[in-house]
Amino acid sequence: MSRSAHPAGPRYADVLPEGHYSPPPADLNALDPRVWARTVGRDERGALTVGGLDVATLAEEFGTPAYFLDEDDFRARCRAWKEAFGDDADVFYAGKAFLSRAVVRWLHEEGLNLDVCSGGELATALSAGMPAARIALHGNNKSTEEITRAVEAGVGRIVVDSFQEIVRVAHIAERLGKRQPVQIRVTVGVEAHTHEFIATAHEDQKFGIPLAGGQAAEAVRRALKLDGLELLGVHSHIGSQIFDTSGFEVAAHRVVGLLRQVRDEHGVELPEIDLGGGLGIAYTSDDDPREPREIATALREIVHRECAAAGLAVPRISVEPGRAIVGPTAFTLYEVGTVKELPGLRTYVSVDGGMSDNIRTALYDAQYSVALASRTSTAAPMLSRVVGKHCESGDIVVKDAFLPADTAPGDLLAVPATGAYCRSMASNYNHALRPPVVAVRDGQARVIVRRETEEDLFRLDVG
Ligand SMILES: Cc1ncc(COP(=O)(O)O)c(C=O)c1O
Ligand SMILES: N[C@@H](CCCC[NH3+])C(=O)O
Repeated sequence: MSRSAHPAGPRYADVLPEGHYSPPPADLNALDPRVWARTVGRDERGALTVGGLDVATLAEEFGTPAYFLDEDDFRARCRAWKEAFGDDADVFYAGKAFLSRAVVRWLHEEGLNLDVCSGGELATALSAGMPAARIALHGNNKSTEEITRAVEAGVGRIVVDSFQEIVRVAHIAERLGKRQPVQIRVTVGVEAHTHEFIATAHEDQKFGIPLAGGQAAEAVRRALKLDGLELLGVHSHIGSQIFDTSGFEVAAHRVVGLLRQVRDEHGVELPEIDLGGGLGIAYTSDDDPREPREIATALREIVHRECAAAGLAVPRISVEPGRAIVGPTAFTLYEVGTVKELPGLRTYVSVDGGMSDNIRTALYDAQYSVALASRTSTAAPMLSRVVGKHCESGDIVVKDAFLPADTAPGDLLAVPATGAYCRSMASNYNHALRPPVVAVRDGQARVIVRRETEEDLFRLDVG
């Protein structure tokens, strides 16, 4: 976006870097429905509400910082994905985005499957009653213990990520007298349009086995020979926070190309393909994400077309959305502690959390929105940087945002779209106590992950 497209005055136009420049919204109190969870609104006094409860009441009961998750929105998004893909496809929620036992139960109730990528996520899924057959285990370096536990539990699939792992999973399965269903994760050589740390289908990175140079075909050859494995198909995940479907289309085209090669070489038609997750969400009003139905239609069309051209039966498709389901359903509520105006630059608004509850801004230069939540205001827009309380100048929650100029200590701020990769990537940096996740529905609020306490810190500190 060019600066000249938004002649919004010298005060902030000069300090924002190219690409970070947006003029102040016409109404600072407005809540863009693309960015906020579905039941979020403002009550007659101007306070932000979710699930019928206002933030002052929520802050009073649960403290700040805290993540508030709109359970109805979460469930509605699960249903939207499931309906969009229909009965001949499977939706696996990517647990890395955010996982708790309540979430596992919601997924189970809504008929979704679950992708886990560690022993901890697997244990959470199993302990909350997700049937093992509906779990997929991922990871580029799964331990022997993780694989053994997954095979023993009977997970529906293990997505193998390397030549060593093909053999490792086969040996473990054989030792346990089982035949483990697997998919092979391939890298299709797509440069996804996203931050380099979250793009995963170009060849020069740690995930998957490259299609290039025949490596993926060789992986299939080896897997088909092993008695301990039932090769279900091929998996591709091109990256995360992606808006345009063209990368998925190229991936589908190349994955079906491999299935064709396998059929020609081995006379075997592999019955499944997984096209991964990665669909983007709106963090700010500038983002324009696709609806699940649109994505499902585009992916189906390409797979059907490619299979028809190759003379292959259409395999069962699965997808693994994480962020697109949970991301928009939660906001983080903070209390303002200090407001520091730097004349000619901007105003630093410090809140009671920071990079320990949202590392994404520091890690990916992620953009977020923010709203004054405890009240509305008619004050002029003030160019602000919302920062945390950590000993780190990169401890930024919202890099460039407009808040009302009367924002003051004691006000509550809400940062939307923090449902994905915020609590799940939260840390104890500076011995911060990780915030709770509170599910809100129909006027009821329920802690699903409690706030950490100093006792939790001391429990690990055994010296
Ligand atoms: C294999 C795999 N599947 C699914 C996901 C979920 O991605 P997202 O949350 O962007 O949908 C990821 C993370 O990027 C992943 O690595
Ligand atoms: N953690 C990343 C996404 C990577 C997900 C796993 N491959 C994020 O916050 O955007």
